[in-house]
Amino acid sequence: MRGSDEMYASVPSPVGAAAELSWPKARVVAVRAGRRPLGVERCPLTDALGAALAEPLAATTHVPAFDTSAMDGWAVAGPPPWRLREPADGEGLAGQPVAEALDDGEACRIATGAPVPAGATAVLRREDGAAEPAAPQAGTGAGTKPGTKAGAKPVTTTTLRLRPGVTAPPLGRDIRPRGQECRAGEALLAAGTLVTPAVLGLAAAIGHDELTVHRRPTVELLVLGDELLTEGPSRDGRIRDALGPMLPGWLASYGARLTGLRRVGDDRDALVAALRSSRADVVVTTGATAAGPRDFLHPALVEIGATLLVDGVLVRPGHPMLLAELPTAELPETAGEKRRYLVGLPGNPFAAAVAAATLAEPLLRGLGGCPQAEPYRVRAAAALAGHPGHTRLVPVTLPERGAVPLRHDGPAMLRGLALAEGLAVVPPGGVAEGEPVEVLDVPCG
Ligand SMILES: Nc1nc2c(c(=O)[nH]1)N[C@H]1C(S)=C(S)[C@@H](COP(=O)(O)OP(=O)(O)OC[C@H]3O[C@@H](n4cnc5c(N)ncnc54)[C@H](O)[C@@H]3O)O[C@H]1N2
Ligand code: MOO
Repeated sequence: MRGSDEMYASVPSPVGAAAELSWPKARVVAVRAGRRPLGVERCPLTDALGAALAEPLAATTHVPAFDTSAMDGWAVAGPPPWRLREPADGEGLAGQPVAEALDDGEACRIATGAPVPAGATAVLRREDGAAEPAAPQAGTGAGTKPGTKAGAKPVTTTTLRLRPGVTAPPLGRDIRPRGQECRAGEALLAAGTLVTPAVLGLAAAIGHDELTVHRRPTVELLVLGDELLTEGPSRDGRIRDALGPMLPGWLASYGARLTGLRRVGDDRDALVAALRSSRADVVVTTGATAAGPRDFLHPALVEIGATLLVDGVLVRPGHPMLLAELPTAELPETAGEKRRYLVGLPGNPFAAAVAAATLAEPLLRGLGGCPQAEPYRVRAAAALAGHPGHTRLVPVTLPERGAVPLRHDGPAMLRGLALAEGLAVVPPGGVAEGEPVEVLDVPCG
């Protein structure tokens, strides 16, 4: 059984490949490993969600594409009152071709989103005007000018007036002019921008059916451990797998495309076979990072000829985390550029989260062509205790007064993390109340 100082335990590197790195250095190694994006592809809009744009996103059309009514009411030309034109079929409705031009002193009905006819100087909102049919005139039908020929431009003597107390709309009122938001050819988003649902909406609005994006790194998640249950409460010495449900969302938020989740028992040969058979750009494993009797990750990596880039990090929790470059000989020639990695996350769930934020995030962002997350600093609302020689990652909430540490932040706990808005990066020695501290985002999508 581990004592209360389990967070500060130290494990020598089991294969002695590399000394444990400081937390900032480990991040730099992960950023460097991912510094060249994997490739570029063109795909339909819906497949682009979560990828990064590989080229600036330019408008294919002006937006709006035509002068558009912003309100339901009437398009009017010149000062009031106006002669109200009888609408032709569908005239003035959204989705209809633009209505015939207005002469000065004329008005026609118009709906929100409908094209504004030439000659219109403003849109008068429905609630601001009143149409008054003229008195019937002998032999002509109600309100129709004498002498109107069948098939000629419909002319009416119905008058549109402002309601009492309403002033005449100034020039351009409630008309969204063509090109107000952007002009055809204008670049609206820079290469590297993450394709979010809003970006998909914008891309469609500016006329795109497909996007050119960086290929998202494929990730296979290997959840290791005989003791793990996939349903019900922990029992009989076995515990419920918390990382299978948690990590896919985290990895997706880093830009990964999860291609599979495999469960592998505490068996070295099975792990070697799983690593050899995976075709993912990045394999993420959970557990088996330490030097326990059934922790087979290091020996398996040695057996398949992997190169350890990070083998332990001076951070609490999560220090046995590792990053390795995998051999690529078994990939088909068609696989494109051959580069594969493995991120080994410790089995303790909060330790695994810290390791994901430390190594998986920068690696996956880089491989997927996403810019690295900008570090940001927040004042510590309370003192953040530090380890004498290692960095600590502490779950925090971020109210206006600053970063507030959460309880239940032990390596095996998720209670603090589930409430966290960020992970404070507490350097060795700690952070005094009121001092700035770097904060990493906690994925919430
Ligand atoms: N003698 C020492 N033992 C350990 C040390 C040490 O310094 N000396 N370090 C401890 C630290 S720190 C960590 S972190 C863990 C790392 O362990 P492993 O990565 O080898 O993971 P396991 O041994 O497989 O599991 C550890 C722990 O986590 C539970 N676990 C595993 N997978 C899951 C999962 N998917 N969901 C929920 N919980 C999981 C597992 O049952 C164990 O309780 O090593 C310490 N040991
Ligand atoms: O303290 Mo361990 O590194 O649980 O992560």
